[in-house]
Amino acid sequence: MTIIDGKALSEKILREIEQEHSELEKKVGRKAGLAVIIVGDNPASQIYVRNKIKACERVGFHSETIRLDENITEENLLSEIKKLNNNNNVDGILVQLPLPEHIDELNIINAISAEKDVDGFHTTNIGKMMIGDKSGFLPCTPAGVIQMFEEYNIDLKGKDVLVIGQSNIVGKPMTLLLMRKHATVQTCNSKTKNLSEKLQRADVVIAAAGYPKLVKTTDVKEGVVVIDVGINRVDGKLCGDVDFEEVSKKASFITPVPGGVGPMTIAMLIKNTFKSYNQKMNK
Ligand SMILES: Nc1nc(=O)c2c([nH]1)NC[C@@H]1CN(c3ccc(C(=O)N[C@@H](CCC(=O)O)C(=O)O)cc3)C=[N+]21
Repeated sequence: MTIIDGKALSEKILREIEQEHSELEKKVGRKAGLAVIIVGDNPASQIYVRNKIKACERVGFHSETIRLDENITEENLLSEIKKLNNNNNVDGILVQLPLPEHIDELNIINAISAEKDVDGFHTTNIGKMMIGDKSGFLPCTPAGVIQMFEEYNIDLKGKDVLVIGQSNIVGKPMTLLLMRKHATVQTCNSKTKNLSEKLQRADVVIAAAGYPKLVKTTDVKEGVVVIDVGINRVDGKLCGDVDFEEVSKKASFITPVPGGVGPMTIAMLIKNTFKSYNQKMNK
């Protein structure tokens, strides 16, 4: 059994980008820049945003955090985005989700210039992903999972993959990226029947349901590859959607929480920001 070390792999990716960036920066005369907008004071969001800014510092990028009040109007939030769209020191813009109820998320995401949408959530980038146009940005979490498969030489061709969850930011794009790898993908949601049977047949399981210990030993077959995208806080402790203790006994590969998919998500954000910076330089 191999524990997929997302932390180490993300470090490796960040080191490479740091190198390339420091060379480019000398030529270009400015750093790559990421702007993060955070609305309200959701404690989990605060942690994730802090980790993203830390990663920027780690690779020598410029970063700015724009903290806005929970009660901000959609109009005022849109005008903040417009400013960043026009700011030449900003290559990537990220609006931390979820947003408060009174704000239309899709409207906000699509107000970000597609060329700066390093989350890969903009309609244009989703379309590019769908047809395989490489000029777009891939959503960070699914892209990070694919990177893990590649690094550990896990071949997906012809494999039965079960994706649990169909969110716009994980489950749906994950399914598409797996299709590109010629996997046979089944995507489940809360209405799915006989989940346990489906799990027993899967060669690869990607758990992104947001439900602690949803995947148990009794559900999986010997040698299964398990990717845990869940991040749940139970009694103040961080845990995934997989019962790691037990499932790791049967798995051939498994990701831990923390230290698995989370750090990879951040590495892909940095990678996308660097891609945007490069694309702007080449224009
Ligand atoms: N516009 C937007 N883009 C996002 O990419 C986005 C978002 N909104 N909203 C929320 C989710 C969640 N997400 C995580 C990022 C890093 C860790 C991470 O660093 N996890 C660490 C542990 C962090 C901890 O201590 O909680 C780990 O798994 O090792 C987790 C989750 C990005 N998201």
